Amino acid sequence: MVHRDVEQMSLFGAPATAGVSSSAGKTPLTEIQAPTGPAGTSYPLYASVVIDIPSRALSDPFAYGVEAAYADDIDEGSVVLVSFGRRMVMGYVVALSPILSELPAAADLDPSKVKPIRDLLAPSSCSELFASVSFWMSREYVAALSECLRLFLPPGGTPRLDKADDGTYRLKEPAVHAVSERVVSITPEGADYAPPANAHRQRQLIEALSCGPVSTRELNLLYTDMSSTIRTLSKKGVVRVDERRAWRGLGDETTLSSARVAAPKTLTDGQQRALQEIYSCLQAGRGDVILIDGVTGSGKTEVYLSAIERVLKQGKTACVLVPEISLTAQTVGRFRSRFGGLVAVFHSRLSAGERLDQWDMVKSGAARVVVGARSALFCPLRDLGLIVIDEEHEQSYKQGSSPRYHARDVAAFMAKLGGFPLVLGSATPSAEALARVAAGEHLGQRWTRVEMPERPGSSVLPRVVISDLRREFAAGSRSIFSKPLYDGLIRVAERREKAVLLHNRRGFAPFLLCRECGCVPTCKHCSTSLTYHERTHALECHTCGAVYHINPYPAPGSACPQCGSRYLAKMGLGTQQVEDALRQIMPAHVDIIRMDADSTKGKDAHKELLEAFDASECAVLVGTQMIAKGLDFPEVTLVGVINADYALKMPDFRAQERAYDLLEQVAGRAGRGASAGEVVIQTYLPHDPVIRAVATHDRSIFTAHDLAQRQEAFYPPYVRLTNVLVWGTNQAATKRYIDKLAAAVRQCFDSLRGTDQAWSLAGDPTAAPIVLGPTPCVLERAKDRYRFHFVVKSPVGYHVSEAIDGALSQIGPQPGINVSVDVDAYDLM
Ligand SMILES: Nc1ncnc2c1ncn2[C@@H]1O[C@H](COP(=O)(O)OP(=O)(O)OP(=O)(O)O)[C@@H](O)[C@H]1O
Ligand SMILES: [Zn+2]
Repeated sequence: MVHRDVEQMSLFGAPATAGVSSSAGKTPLTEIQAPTGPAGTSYPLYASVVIDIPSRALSDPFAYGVEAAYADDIDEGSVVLVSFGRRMVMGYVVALSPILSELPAAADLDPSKVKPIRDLLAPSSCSELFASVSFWMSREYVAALSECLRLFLPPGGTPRLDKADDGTYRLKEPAVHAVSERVVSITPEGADYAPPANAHRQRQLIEALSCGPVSTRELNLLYTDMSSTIRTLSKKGVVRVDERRAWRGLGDETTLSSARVAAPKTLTDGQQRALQEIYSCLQAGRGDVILIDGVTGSGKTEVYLSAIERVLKQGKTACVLVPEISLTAQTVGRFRSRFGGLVAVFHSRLSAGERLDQWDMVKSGAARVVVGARSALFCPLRDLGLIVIDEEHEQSYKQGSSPRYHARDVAAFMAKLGGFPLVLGSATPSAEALARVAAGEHLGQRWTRVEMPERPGSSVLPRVVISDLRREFAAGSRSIFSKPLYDGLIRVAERREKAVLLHNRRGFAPFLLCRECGCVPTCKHCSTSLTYHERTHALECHTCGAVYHINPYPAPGSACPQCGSRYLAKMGLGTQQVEDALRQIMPAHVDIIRMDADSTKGKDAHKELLEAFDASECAVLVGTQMIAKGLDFPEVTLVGVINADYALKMPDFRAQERAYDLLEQVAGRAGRGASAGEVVIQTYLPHDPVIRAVATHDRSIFTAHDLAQRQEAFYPPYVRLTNVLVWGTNQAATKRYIDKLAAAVRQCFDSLRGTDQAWSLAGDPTAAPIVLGPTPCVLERAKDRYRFHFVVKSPVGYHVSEAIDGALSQIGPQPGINVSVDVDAYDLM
């Protein structure tokens, strides 16, 4: 009972509990025909339908009949209209069968009592895996089934029902529409046409079309109004104009040189080994997970590209996930320069229209490679043959709202289901991935690792210098830049090279502090210390977004909100200040480019800043975490970290892992070309295992220390960790509710315990689940809501959903009180 893996589950992964079975005492899951309706109907086809009401209690599918009129058009994934209770509601078909009893949980239903589907609202537009994956996710992450299914729906918002005056229902028109464009091409007859000598415009047009059709929009843009020439030649029958669907979202062209790399002539040994492993999985049709553990700059992208080439040749498709932050023109450019128009892209900066078009490109089969952030997993790729997750360790693969899935785990499930490999790549793999490859398997799936310890060609990992800030301070230095960093920067300026300077602002944002009473202003609605934004002279709450205008000392109006003192001083250091300090020490020919949340607000700002850095002859790129990863600029010879310590000191069991990942990744931006690189890390903690590991490029110094700590304290990857958060406006009521809930969860675990021997080891979460808490959250109050949580630690592979779901339905919802369940939680604040 403790370990239940995927294989033991039915196709739908739904447990035979929680009302799914139609055994005595539980409601059979069908909509029973009203007594007045025609009785005894039987249908050529039956459908399992998930009702679109996001409540845990309504998670399981219901059986409906499909009348002959719809039988040909209905599909798994179709959106249908059904009656439910006294209402008409929308639902998603998740299974079809001519035999009612073969549908999930419909074994004991009486066919004559099944109600018909009332209308077919929209055809299926989902990937083949959508039903199985949704059922699995719903159970794995304690989320409503309809919420999981919605992930697979086309963009443009959740479909809504509209009731017309005549009483019929249809889906509300989405706000975004497809658009068409006009494309000009040379006709077969026009192939030999020679324009008259003086017809300059005609020659331009023929030349523009010589490589294939071009849209009128592009022609007009390139040659300022071609329309009359197009008309003339079209009348002569030399060119023709056709209307076709326009695919918005392809115009991500960039001048970045690194975005257009040709395939290398020879692959490194590591790259070849990685490809061998992937090819053998592809050939055998095994759903294995392959971790490419390759140092920064070892050429992981090239491995993905070659593997995808193979998959495309087999007539299959591929999905590549990259962290949102590195979905830059550079990454996208690399895939587009290899696979051209076969690539669709999904990221959060797309407009609604672009998103729709990219989706339809995939659905129509025009795109066969998808590059995107975590939600790209759910786009309608057919014949999926490979999933790649780059920078596997990144936290952005975990979704922060329900369903709180982790893309790595969903992808692993998909790979297993579809019998194709999942490739994970990282220079700093997560503790979870390392534990699984060490075990060789996870939940019955094979996990293997391929190491790529070297960079291609002559490039080597950079030399790392640890600059001890305690000594700098003792020697009287008060500058942001220690001696080694200062010297490095000056050298870069002299040699006309490039540098990257990381100013890690996580937990290090500027704030105001009252020098007299010591108070740090906090938000009125949250227990969050406010962050000071210099540009706007405002204190901002990063929890709720509230803004307070305030002037720090020595401005005339400055006053501490607590004691009224005017000595409200600015503390901490912003990226802006690092930029200013840099300008003071660098010669005028050095371009200084700052990249942070403020400077990248515009749609293309991020791309433009990187292009400027690329084009510059000698430059320093200074920025927050967003510059630390993925960037590939061979001219960068120096990387500096202003202060490494803030990352290390966060109150989180993953703080060390994240700090290591950040420092190793940013260090990896140096020396990727022919010239050697150097890294200077400024720190007050030179002996910390993380710092020592980065200094020597030896991960084991840090992992040995980190894993031992986690094992002792029962943290992932040794246990599963679920965070149950309850919040509400009334502190006492919220507290009462979470106490009841925690007690009920404990009770559910007790009753599941049965006679299993392993369970008697009380207090050891690697053997049986335990509940810790409830306690107030670190962030006690947010947006005027009081927050409490408890944590469930359970054995790896154990599903907490039965117990938690059971407890939730036992207690029932309470107005004004919200609950969220986060399985495999990352954020415990
Ligand atoms: N076999 C090869 N021969 C020569 N150059 C190569 C080869 N493979 C990759 N490269 C080049 O090496 C550089 C680094 O490759 P890439 O960006 O894929 O590394 P990476 O492993 O993804 O690094 P990171 O983890 O730091 O992002 C790129 O400029 C790439 O074009
Ligand atoms: Zn707030």
